[in-house]
Amino acid sequence: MLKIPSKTSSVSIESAATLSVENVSWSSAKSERMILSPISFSLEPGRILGVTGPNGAGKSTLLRLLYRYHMPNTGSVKINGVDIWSIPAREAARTVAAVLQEQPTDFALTVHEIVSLGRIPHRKGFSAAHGAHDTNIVLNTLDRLELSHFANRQFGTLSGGERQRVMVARALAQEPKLMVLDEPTNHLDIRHQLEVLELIRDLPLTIVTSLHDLNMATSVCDDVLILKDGRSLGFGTPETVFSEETISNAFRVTAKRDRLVSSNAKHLSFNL
Ligand SMILES: Nc1ncnc2c1ncn2[C@@H]1O[C@H](COP(=O)(O)OP(=O)(O)OP(=O)(O)O)[C@@H](O)[C@H]1O
Repeated sequence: MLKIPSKTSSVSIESAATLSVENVSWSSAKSERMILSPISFSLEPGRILGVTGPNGAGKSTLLRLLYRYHMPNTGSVKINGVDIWSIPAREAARTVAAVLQEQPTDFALTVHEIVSLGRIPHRKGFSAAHGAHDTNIVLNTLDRLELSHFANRQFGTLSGGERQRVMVARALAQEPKLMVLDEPTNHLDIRHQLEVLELIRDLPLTIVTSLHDLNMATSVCDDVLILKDGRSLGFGTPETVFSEETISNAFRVTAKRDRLVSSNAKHLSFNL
């Protein structure tokens, strides 16, 4: 069983936001098929939502609607009560940051340069220059994520886990109120998975992350959402949503919820 320390009560959630997803649906202009059927849920500031479901269920599509990549066909995504499509793109980029599976292809950029990209939405006009305030935020973010010693390393020379940390740092330097992560533990070994999840757990932000590992989602997330065929099968705490019946139905497996002998923690196992 993965042991992720619980969120410390000292974490400040002043910078976190309320997320309200109201009746949001999406289909591609080129296809008749509804990829995400109308869905509604809300998250209190500082909560972590894990979005789960089988391949093709609509997880990435939902995340794309949250970070304003797709415009919903119906409904709205509101952050602190403000529709993200009612504000300019630059303002939206100061509100929501995304950590995606695709990483920068410019491997020659240094870690410092990549994290500095997070400050772009905060620049005035077309100025390319960083002010002292931006520089401080970048340096503090590098320090906070224990990346200072990598500041001048080229991104392409880092390991997968280190790169993932840099991408989280870039998103943090953006000073968002909501952070969206698409499968942040993909391709990472167990140690780096734990490191990234612990990092997410400690961020003083409202977070939405897609995760394939349901036991990990139970350890890290305050709330979970299960999607199947673009529809919600349940939203709420892992305890209430991750029933054997719901998991078995969502993933077409036989799911069993046991308790681990060592820690007495609940643990899901699966059979075909
Ligand atoms: N722009 C698009 N045009 C047409 N179909 C799309 C588009 N984006 C997604 N889809 C389809 O919508 C469905 C949901 O895709 P999505 O990427 O959201 O699933 P997912 O749950 O993230 O899957 P996975 O776990 O495999 O990453 C898939 O069938 C996909 O092929």
